[in-house]
Amino acid sequence: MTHESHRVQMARSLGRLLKGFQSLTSLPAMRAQRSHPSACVPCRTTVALPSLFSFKPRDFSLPNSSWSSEMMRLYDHYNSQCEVEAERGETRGGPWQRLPSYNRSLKYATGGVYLSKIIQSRARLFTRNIREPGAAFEYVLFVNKEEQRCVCIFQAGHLLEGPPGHVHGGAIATMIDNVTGTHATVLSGPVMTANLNINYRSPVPLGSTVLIESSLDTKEGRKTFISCKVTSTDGSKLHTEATALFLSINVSHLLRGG
Ligand SMILES: CCCCCCCC(=O)SCCNC(=O)CCNC(=O)[C@H](O)C(C)(C)COP(=O)(O)OP(=O)(O)OC[C@H]1O[C@@H](n2cnc3c(N)ncnc32)[C@H](O)[C@@H]1OP(=O)(O)O
Repeated sequence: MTHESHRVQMARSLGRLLKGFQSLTSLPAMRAQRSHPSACVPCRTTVALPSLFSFKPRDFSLPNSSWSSEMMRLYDHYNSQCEVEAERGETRGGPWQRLPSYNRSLKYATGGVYLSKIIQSRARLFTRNIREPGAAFEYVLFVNKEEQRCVCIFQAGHLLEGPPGHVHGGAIATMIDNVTGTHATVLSGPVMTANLNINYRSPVPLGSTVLIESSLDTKEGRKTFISCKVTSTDGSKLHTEATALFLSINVSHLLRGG
């Protein structure tokens, strides 16, 4: 096989994989797991795992024992407005969908030798690579497709300190990139961040729970423009504002190394 046909086949495998990621939000709902000891509201549903996963990896967006009562309250608030499984496999319900979250989606893909060229065995998603629950990034994303917006409930752990007692600006930027990037992927398929503008308005206390809300401004060809704000959970305090530009990419962009 020539180098060129190797490359084309690799691009096809990766294309299938990234399509699988985008379809996360359009697959039928299935019952969510709950692991929080204080959880008492009825189980709602989440989107199903894509078929490209060969087994069921841990879903980091589900509650764990480190989640504060405020984090749980908000989780229950949005989860109760998610699509729910009704009788006879039918679904009904709310406008929101919870997005599952894994620490290394590519590991679970079946892509053969071609994908192995970009899968690094020790690679982990930046925001999901600390084992201790609650130590760093605890978050869950919900998407509202009708309103083309996303909300993330984020609890910042002690390893994210920047100024004493407060969250590092880079950690906030990471979460903004993560939330707007996921939102852009839901809206437009495979994308990369081209531009991110951030205004830090007030510091985020370490250990606090905040809301990160992302909304679509406009789509123009390959460009998806998104706005984002980080606020206290009651909305009274604005912590951070951002705008982001994402460019749709052909998967061969990643194989070429940009
Ligand atoms: C599950 C977890 C989700 C997490 C999501 C996280 C997302 C990320 O962090 S991605 C990592 C960070 N981003 C990167 O590394 C990207 C690096 N940059 C690149 O690869 C490329 O520059 C890329 C793909 C953005 C654009 O390259 P390319 O596709 O060749 O576009 P290019 O032809 O230069 O430009 C296309 C258009 O976009 C515009 N454009 C490109 N870059 C910018 C920019 N930075 N600002 C404004 N406009 C831009 C161009 O002006 C052009 O506009 P027009 O068509 O109107 O003339």
